[in-house]
Amino acid sequence: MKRIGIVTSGGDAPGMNAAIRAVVRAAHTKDLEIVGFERGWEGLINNKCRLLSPRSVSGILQFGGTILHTSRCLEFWTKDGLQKSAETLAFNRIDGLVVIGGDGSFNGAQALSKETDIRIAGVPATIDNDVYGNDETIGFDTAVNTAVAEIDKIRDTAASMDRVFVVEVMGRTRGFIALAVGLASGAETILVPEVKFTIDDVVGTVKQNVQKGKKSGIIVAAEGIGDTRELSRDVEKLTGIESRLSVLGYAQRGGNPTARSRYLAGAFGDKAVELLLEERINSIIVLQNGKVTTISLEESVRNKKPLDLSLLDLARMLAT
Ligand SMILES: Nc1ncnc2c1ncn2[C@@H]1O[C@H](COP(=O)(O)OP(=O)(O)O)[C@@H](O)[C@H]1O
Ligand SMILES: O=P(O)(O)OC[C@H]1O[C@](O)(COP(=O)(O)O)[C@@H](O)[C@@H]1O
Ligand SMILES: [Mg+2]
Repeated sequence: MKRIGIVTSGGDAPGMNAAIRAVVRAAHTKDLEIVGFERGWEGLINNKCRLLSPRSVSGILQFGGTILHTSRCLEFWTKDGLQKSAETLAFNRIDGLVVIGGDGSFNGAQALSKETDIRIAGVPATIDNDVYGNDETIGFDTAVNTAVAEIDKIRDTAASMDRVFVVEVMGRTRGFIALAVGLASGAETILVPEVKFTIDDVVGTVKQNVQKGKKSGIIVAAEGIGDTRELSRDVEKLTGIESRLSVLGYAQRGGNPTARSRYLAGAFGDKAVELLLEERINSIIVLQNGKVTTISLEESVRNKKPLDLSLLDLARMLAT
């Protein structure tokens, strides 16, 4: 192993830069050369890359986004796109590839592994926290903290004006962000795509809370549950209490990574380099019960990460 490639792919996540820095510096320590591909899989398809050195990753640890840029790349779904990428890797004499991204990027990496023999190490980085076999992705903690800070502010106006707020958070089709944000912000209701609910359930909780003396409330809704504007309208119509929708949106994807996201980036990045040097199978780096370890790439993409539903019960009990 002499030369490794590195790519950030899919939606950016705070801490991707910290992960790039960690991989580059860990690889340099082990006398490896590092080639950074630009704009996700596009950089592999079009051979857009540059050499990275310990100094070229100075001053990026604390910033969100990714200095390598990223993309969602349609061409990578095609055989032609995958073959071009394999050729680019061979052309640049790459022996191992570190893929920093989410579930989609790892599905892409698995598809790429059919076209090349080079070893692949995945580093989970997505705000959605939806990578199977891994307790926490780089960027998740930052996104959750950003959303919680916003909800703390929304509480001020909700309480002052005796209103209910539906707060929509990201997470694509999954509820990991909504669950963590809802729990940490004391939301009265948390709605996730993994658990079916009816408008009557939501309205019932709001009405019960009013009877208990709670004149305002927060409903944290994952974007994957459907139309949150309609939900907010229905809540107002059926409870008689004013309801507003606040969509937190892309701010959740940006900003300075928290210490937690930076820590994970450092530990995962170092382990990825170690993995490329020592293991024969394509794997992703994961956090399991506080320990940094690995699982096979194939196993991770074949399975769906479960949501811990007991935390919904905990949040409900605490918000009584
Ligand atoms: N099954 C697949 N085959 C080939 N490429 C894929 C596959 N799934 C995802 N990809 C590639 O990985 C990219 C990143 O995945 P995406 O879901 O957008 O983000 P993330 O990695 O953050 O989950 C996609 O834009 C696409 O180029
Ligand atoms: O950036 P886009 O294409 O608007 O996609 C938005 C999606 O990206 C995310 O912010 C992050 O998802 P990924 O990590 O899978 O890219 C999701 O929460 C959201 O649904
Ligand atoms: Mg994803």
